[in-house]
Amino acid sequence: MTNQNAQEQTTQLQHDSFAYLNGELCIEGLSVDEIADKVPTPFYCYSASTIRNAYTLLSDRLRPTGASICFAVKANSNISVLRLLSELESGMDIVSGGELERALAAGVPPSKIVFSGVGKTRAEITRALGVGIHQINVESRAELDVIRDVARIMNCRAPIVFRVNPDVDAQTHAKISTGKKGDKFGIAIEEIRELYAKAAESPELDLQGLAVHIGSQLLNLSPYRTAYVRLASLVKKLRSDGLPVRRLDLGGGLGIRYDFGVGPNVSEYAGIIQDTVTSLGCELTVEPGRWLVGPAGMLVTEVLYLKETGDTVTAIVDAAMNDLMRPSLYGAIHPVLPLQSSDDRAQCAYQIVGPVCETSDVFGSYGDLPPLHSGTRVAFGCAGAYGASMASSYNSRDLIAEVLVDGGRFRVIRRRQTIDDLLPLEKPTPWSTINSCTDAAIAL
Ligand SMILES: Cc1ncc(COP(=O)(O)O)c(C=O)c1O
Ligand SMILES: N[C@@H](CCCC[NH3+])C(=O)O
Repeated sequence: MTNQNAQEQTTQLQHDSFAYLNGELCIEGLSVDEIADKVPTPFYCYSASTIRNAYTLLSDRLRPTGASICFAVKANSNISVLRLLSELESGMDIVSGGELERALAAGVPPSKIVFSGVGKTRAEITRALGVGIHQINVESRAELDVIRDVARIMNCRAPIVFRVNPDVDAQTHAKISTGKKGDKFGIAIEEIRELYAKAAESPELDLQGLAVHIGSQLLNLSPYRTAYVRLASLVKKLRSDGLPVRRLDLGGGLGIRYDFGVGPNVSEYAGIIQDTVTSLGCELTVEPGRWLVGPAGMLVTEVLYLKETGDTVTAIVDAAMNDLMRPSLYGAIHPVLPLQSSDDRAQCAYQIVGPVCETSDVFGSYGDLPPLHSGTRVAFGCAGAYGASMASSYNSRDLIAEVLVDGGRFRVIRRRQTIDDLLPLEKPTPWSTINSCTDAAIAL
C-alpha cells in the first residue's frame, strides 16, 4: 500500500468509526484484537454507529423526495441489526418466511414490511397476509393466482404491487443483475398493463402500484434514471387507463466501494428519484441493503499457516468461503485490514485462502500487507452485507459468531453454531411406509 493509499484508507476508516489508534485497528474505539482475545476467530464484527450514520445520511438525502426506506434483510439478517435499523424507523424488505419472522422478532411492525421474491410459497403468503403485511411484490402471473386464492380463503384483501422488469442493464456483475429481459425477476414491462387491469377487478386484491429492482452493487447511477423514467411512463399509461397507482417501490442496489474509494453519491441518487418519480404523487419506498450495512462490518480471522505455493506465499486463515462467500462466488475482493499497523506495511505479497476443500476458497492476492505469521490476525473489511447472511456450514464448519460494537461496548449478537448444535438434527426418524407415515413420525 502506498502512503497515499494508506492515508485514504485511514480517512475512510475514521469516517466509518474504524481507525488505527496507537497502532491497533479499532472499531468505535475498541481494539479489534482485544475483542478477538475474548471471542474466538473467525467472527463478524459490526459497528452500530456506522450503520446509524449511513441510515441517517440516506434518510436525510431522501427526505425531499418523500421516499421511505425498507432495509433489504437479505444483506444482514441478524435480529439485533434489524432492531437497530427499526429503531431508526426503517421498514424491511423481505424475501422469505424466515426473513419475515426475523423482522417480526426484531419488533418491526408488519405495516412496514414489504415482501419481494420470485418464489413465495402458499404458506409464506398465508403467514404474510395473516400478520397484516404492508405489501406483497408480485413477480409472476402464476404467483398472482396463488395470492388471490389465499386471500379469498382468508377472506381478506391482499395488498399488492407488480414488480416490473424494465429491461435495463444495471451495469453490474452479471450474477446480480435483476432488471434485464430474461432475468428471472419481475414481470416484463410490456405485460403489466393488461395484468394490472385484470387485477384491479379482483375483490381479493388491493392493488397499490408498482415495484422495480434492477440489480445490486450499482456504482453507476444512470441505470436508475433509465429504469425510473420507464416506470414513470408506465404509471402515466396505467392512470390513463383509469387505473389507480398509489405506491412505487424503487428497489435497492446502491453499491459500495470495496477498495475504500468514493462510492455513488446519495444526493445524486435522491436527485434522480426527485427528477423522475416524485411528481407522480405516489408513496415511495427504496430497499437498500448493502449500502446501509456493508461498510459497517468486518470478518476477523487469524492466520493458521503460511506455505509456499509456486512463486506465491499463501496464508491459510481460519475463515473460509463458507463464512464469506462473495470472493468465491463473484470474484469479489474485500480489503484486508491488519489488526496492528506496522512500519513494514506495503511490503509483502500473499495469497490468502481458507481451509475449505475447494480450489475457489481464495479471498484474493494482496500485494501490500505487513509480514504475516501463524497467529497474526487480520480482518476483511466491507463485510457487513452478504457476509454472515450468506454463510453456510459447508465442510461441517461452524457458523461463526457475530459481534456488535456500540459506544465503546461490544456484545455477541449471534453465538457460534457448532457441530454439537447440528448433530441432533441428523438423528434419523423411525422408518415409515407411505401409509404408516404421520407428521409426528417425520417430526418436520
Ligand atoms: C428486491 C430486492 N430489493 C432490494 C435488494 C437489495 O439490494 P442491495 O443490497 O444491493 O441494496 C435486493 C437485492 O439485490 C433485491 O432483490
Ligand atoms: N449476494 C450478493 C448480492 C445479491 C443481492 C440480492 N439480490 C452480493 O454479495 O453481492
